[in-house]
Amino acid sequence: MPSKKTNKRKRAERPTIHPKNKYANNPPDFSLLASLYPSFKPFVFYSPDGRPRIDWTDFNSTRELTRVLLLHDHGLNWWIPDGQLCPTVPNRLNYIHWIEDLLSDTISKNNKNGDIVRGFDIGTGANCIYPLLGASLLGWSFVGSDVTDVALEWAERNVKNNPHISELVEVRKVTDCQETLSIEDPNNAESVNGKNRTDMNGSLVDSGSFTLPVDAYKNYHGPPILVGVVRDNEKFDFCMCNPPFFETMEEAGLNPKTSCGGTPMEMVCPGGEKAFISTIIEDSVVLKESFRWFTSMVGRKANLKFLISKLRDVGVTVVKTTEFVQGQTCRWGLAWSFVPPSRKIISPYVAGKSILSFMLEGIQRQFSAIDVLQSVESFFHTSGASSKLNASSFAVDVTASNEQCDVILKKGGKLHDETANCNPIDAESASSSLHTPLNNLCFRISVFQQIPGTLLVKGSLQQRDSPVSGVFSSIIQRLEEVLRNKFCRAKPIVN
Ligand SMILES: C[S@@+](CC[C@H](N)C(=O)[O-])C[C@H]1O[C@@H](n2cnc3c(N)ncnc32)[C@H](O)[C@@H]1O
Repeated sequence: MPSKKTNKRKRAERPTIHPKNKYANNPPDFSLLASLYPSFKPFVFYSPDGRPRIDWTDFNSTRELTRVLLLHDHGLNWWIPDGQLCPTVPNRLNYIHWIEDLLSDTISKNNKNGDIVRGFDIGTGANCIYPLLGASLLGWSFVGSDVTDVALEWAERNVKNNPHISELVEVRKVTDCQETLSIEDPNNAESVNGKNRTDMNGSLVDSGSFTLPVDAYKNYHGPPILVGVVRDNEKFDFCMCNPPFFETMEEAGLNPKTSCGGTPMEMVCPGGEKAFISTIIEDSVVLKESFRWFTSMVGRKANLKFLISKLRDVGVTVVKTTEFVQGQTCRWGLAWSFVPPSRKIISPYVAGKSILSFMLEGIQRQFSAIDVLQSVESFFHTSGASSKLNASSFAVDVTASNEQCDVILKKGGKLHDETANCNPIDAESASSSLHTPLNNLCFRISVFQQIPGTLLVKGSLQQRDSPVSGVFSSIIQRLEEVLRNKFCRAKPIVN
């Protein structure tokens, strides 16, 4: 396993921004914005080295920056009242792009609007930031829910002030007595909704095939979140949520380095994010047919672990996590789905991609990242390819000829017979693409620890835009089968 020093270096090298994020290579230019927007100018000052800066501890300054960025870079008119949570545009974009990645794994949309992706933003806030960005950047449609009058009023205003996308966004009020979804219990035909997930004795609720223990709800006493808000027959491609992270305002504290506002209603809920997201998980069991992906931000790593184990308990088919580094703060993205994995396995391996990755989740305790790397090395070595393990960079460099690629793919094909599930590209058709003359295939396989028991395996093709990238994707797919078979517990996490 990497030493503490290596971990530290990795953290320092960790990308803080999604590669598709508009600001990844182009951070906001305060000087330019000040020259274009007179209202922003008073907030910009210059440090001794001549660099333009703003005072991040001043709410008016961060709000004005958000306003001009949304206007200048996204053509969005936007405002929030004093004290409401002020979003940082580059950070919020990271979540949108991560969802875009999740959706690219899926074959078809989950709604009747053809190509329009439909999302549900839980707790959209006065800022309504995710629907505004998702709609303007990617043409997604949204329902944004919230509970407070101020959030609902300002979210509406922010939508109406942007007529070019206003058709795409519905702001939905959550009330305690919503009766929008009823699910027939196959046993006693009583309906289950957000208000009566426990029976009259307060012990168990049956939601279709899954029985919920009552203590799943014991910490969350707030208004409904999904069940009771999502309507009958509604379908969404995803839901997203930046939850109230904290149990008390004291716990929320004040970050002395930034001032992004945030009222108690936005920041706090009984039981904090653990209870809030647990309730989303319970709701997702009831609404498993209504969403392809359920997602939420998570503020604490300890909670992330708890929530992942809860997801295992409720029988999801896929869990994915990512890290959002926001200045000094680290947040996590958690996504899960009940859609059978075979429906979503094809496109990660499409030809034409020079970087492909997959997650190995549920790795058995006795194995470490180095065991996985050694297996990667021997997987390619036994096919005759040159395969070199570099323990310090946690990577294996591989060079394979046409024939060796052929052997790798055929070998994988055999293994596939033993493993259950999901292989969209059969070995014959994949290897037939090798009959075009080509140079050696050179690529690197790197392994990163995500959280204990979960590794990210990344394959990077050295020749970008190579005509053999289809073969590369098939090879990565074979590798995934082999590693999953050897290192992962059989169920239930697949992707
Ligand atoms: C941390 S804020 C997020 C606001 C915005 N999405 C953002 O990212 O800046 C959490 C929001 O969730 C809302 N909220 C709390 N409980 C809710 C519930 N049961 N359903 C919908 N929204 C809720 C709060 O009013 C608040 O606006």
